[in-house]
Amino acid sequence: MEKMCADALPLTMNSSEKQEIVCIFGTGDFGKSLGFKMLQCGYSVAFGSRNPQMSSLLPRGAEVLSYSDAASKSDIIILAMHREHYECLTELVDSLNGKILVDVSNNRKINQYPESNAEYLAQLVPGAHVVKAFNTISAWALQSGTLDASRQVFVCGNDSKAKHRVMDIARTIGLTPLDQGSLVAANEIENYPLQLFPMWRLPFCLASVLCVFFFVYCAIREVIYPYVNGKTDATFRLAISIPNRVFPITALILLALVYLPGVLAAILQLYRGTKYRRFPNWLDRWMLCRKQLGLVALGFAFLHVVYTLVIPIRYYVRWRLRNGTITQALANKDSPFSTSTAWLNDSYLALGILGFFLFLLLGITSLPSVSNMVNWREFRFVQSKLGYLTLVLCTAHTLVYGGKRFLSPSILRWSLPSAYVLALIVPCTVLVMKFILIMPCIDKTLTRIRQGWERNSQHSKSALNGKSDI
Ligand SMILES: Cc1cc2nc3c(=O)[nH]c(=O)nc-3n(C[C@H](O)[C@H](O)[C@H](O)COP(=O)(O)OP(=O)(O)OC[C@H]3O[C@@H](n4cnc5c(N)ncnc54)[C@H](O)[C@@H]3O)c2cc1C
Ligand SMILES: NC(=O)C1=CN([C@@H]2O[C@H](COP(=O)(O)OP(=O)(O)OC[C@H]3O[C@@H](n4cnc5c(N)ncnc54)[C@H](OP(=O)(O)O)[C@@H]3O)[C@@H](O)[C@H]2O)C=CC1
Ligand code: HEM
Ligand SMILES: [Fe+3]
Repeated sequence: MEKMCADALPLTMNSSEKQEIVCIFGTGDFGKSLGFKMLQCGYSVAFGSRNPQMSSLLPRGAEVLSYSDAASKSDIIILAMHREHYECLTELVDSLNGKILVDVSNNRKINQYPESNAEYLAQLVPGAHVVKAFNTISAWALQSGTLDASRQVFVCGNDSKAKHRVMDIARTIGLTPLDQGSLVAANEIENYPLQLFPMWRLPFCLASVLCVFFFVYCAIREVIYPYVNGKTDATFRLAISIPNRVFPITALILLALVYLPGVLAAILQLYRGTKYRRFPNWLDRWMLCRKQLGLVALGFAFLHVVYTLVIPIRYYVRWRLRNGTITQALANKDSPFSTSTAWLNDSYLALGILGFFLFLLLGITSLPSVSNMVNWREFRFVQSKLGYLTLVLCTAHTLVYGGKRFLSPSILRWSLPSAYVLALIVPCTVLVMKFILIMPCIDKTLTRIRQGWERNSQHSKSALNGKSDI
């Protein structure tokens, strides 16, 4: 803050221009930081404080007055105080009449109060033009200039002139204002900084549940079962073997879950015979987090590839290889080359590599710098068509890996099948449903529905007529 006093000299001040005065109520962290930035950018700042004499460490060049004196200095007042203290403004209602009041406040919890802070302020001071802004910018970012991640300022208000003046201030101090409409939007703007990665929550929860389930499942089959049956200590499997099952299985199921909502949506549209009815909320939410779901899946697939790369240097693998060779040498017997096994092995690896390549391509096209370069059709082509191809390749990789052992009774342990058999349920279901949906007769109806055709158009027409009669 000491440094702030010394540095707060206007950068853009032009001596021939009259400086615009802006009033800031409250000399707390946010008020000081905003005042500092505004002084730097050529504004005059008048602080309003309960104790003007007591206020310290304020940016040099700023005036500190009582609330009512400061209010008379400017027709734009930024309230850098908490909502709980807005009540003291009721004493100033007359002097605030016709002024622009900027509400920057945040709450501690989402929907903490029945109405947004900005709407509450508008009720307290009905004669003022209330504008919501700056709540997404932190005092620290304003002071330190590290505004890269949070340059956007959502602005809303009922008076468009007032809103535009606040947006001009935001622009002048190097921020990017985004008009969000009337004061009704304040509630959403206030909730925004309180959210913690909302779109990522469901994908991370799903991934955690899948990881834990399959880890326990594999540990039962591969660590506990050999211990109970033959007192064999296979706990070393917990480090690489089991994670290298859990991670690809999680990746495959999450990838299938990216494409499942699209299939469900299509079935729902076919069943309803119209696209004009809203999807249920859970399906909407699921559709909206598909990108995050896909990126989490990509992360797990990447882990699988890294874990696979270390297989040849594992002690256990080298030991088994050496032992096999010695056993064969001692018995003076070699195992014949099996072309079918070679084919199966090479095929599942090739399918995995190609699947991973397309998976990466999906990830790359979802980067904003890349997606901005392709048009809507190209993006849909990559995300939808190549996305399905990725799912087909990854599912085939797992199916061929299972190969001949697939569902054979010898692989069951305590009647539990291998984990990859369970992993294939969701992807195979999605692929079969998609296959049915792209059959010409069904696809034709679906396409017509998506172009606006309605099966019960007679009904909807009469319903509409009924409505207009009323
Ligand atoms: C690594 C990775 C990265 C990803 N990145 C992104 C990303 O950046 N952005 C992104 O959006 N997704 C991303 N995804 C998710 C996924 O690839 C896309 O959402 C993809 O478009 C889904 O394809 P779809 O064919 O299932 O769905 P869509 O083609 O979106 O169709 C889904 C459903 O919506 C309905 N619908 C479609 N068109 C219409 C229409 N014209 N009128 C009415 N209803 C219609 C239909 O019911 C349809 O079945 C990513 C996935 C992965 C794996
Ligand atoms: N800090 C941040 O990073 C951000 C804060 N905000 C919002 O900015 C507003 C201010 O936050 P911040 O500066 O951190 O808070 P502080 O607690 O640091 O400052 C609040 C100021 O409000 C004034 N005030 C007026 N009436 C009262 C009262 N009855 N009791 C106590 N203080 C009173 C005081 O100024 P004085 O003593 O001069 O009267 C006080 O300094 C809040 O609404 C907050 O949600 C928004 C985005 C980021
Ligand atoms: C470069 C790409 C890839 C290579 C080289 C590769 C290689 C392998 C190998 C060697 C195995 C056997 C592991 C073992 O024996 O324990 C395996 C299994 C598996 N892979 Fe891949 N893979 C690749 C990409 C992928 C991708 C993109 C997915 C799907 C998202 C995937 C899903 C699976 C699954 C589900 C299994 C079965 C896990 C089990 O139960 O053991 N793989 N892969
Ligand atoms: Fe107060």
